[in-house]
Amino acid sequence: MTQPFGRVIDGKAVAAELRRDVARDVAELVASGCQPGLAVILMGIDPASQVYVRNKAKQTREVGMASFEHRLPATARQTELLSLVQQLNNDPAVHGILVQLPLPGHIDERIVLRAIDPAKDVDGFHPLNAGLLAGGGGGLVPCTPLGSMILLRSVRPGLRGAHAVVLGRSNIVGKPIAQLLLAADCTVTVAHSKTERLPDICRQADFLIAAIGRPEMIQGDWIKAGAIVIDVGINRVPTVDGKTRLVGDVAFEDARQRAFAITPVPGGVGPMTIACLLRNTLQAARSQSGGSILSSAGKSLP
Ligand SMILES: Nc1nc2c(c(=O)[nH]1)N[C@@H](CN(C=O)c1ccc(C(=O)N[C@@H](CCC(=O)O)C(=O)O)cc1)CN2
Repeated sequence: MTQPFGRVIDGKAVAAELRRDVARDVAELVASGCQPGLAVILMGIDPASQVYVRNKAKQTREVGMASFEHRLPATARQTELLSLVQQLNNDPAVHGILVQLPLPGHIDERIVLRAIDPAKDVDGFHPLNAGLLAGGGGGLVPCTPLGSMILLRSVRPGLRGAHAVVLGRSNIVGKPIAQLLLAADCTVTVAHSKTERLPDICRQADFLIAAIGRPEMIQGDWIKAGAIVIDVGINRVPTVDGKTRLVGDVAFEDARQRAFAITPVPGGVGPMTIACLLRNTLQAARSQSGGSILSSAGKSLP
């Protein structure tokens, strides 16, 4: 029997389904007297961040949650940002807090992320949540890694024993994805820009997770035949007509010839990020209102 190749994983469709599940569970929570609320802080006027924050607010309202948007000028002091975070930590209508990244250069990102109440840290970036994830789960999980795992499982529900190669070691994507794959009983290799013989290591991957932030760096012949490729990269590159287009970290068309399944950019992992943010906000609201954090839309680990 010949193996079918080149299935394109539809992140938009999976994200839409997750948002429907979240909306259903939000309606139940609202009926029991608690409306989940998500506060997003945007500092500065980065055009991409403005689009992401607008989309977050829109999708938050669409699933029936309360959306609170806070904007600070790029020149605001760190103390101003920290006192806003503190105010939101103490606000009972706010169950989730997100500070949009990147932050302006004069702000110490680590101090700001550590100031968020871990129970409201729907980005999952606080060291307490990172520690819980490293220990096997129980906290809030970063959205892009969570979304990547949901897409992987949409193609291959059982991951046990497979060799996963994660390309990238950032605290917000590479490391948490590696932890999630370990928790799913994969054998995990974390590679990065300094790794030697990178193509050879990628060729060993049953699952290749690309999160290195370099446009189309991963060539088709780096892909093992039949692998599943999850491309987390979102890179804007110039086109010949002076415009720009989005590409991933993987040379999509060539990789598709060899992969069993692959996520596109755009339309792959990206849409899952906001859907998972809503899922995390639901989970945070449930645990703050004293209920169980487990449900069909809010399982502990993907
Ligand atoms: N506090 C955070 N900041 C940032 C995060 C994050 O998870 N938390 N992630 C990114 C930006 N981001 C959400 O904030 C995000 C990125 C991409 C998408 C998305 O849907 N992308 C589309 C393409 C969109 C486009 O045309 O530009 C896709 O890939 O199909 C959603 C959210 C950095 N900051």
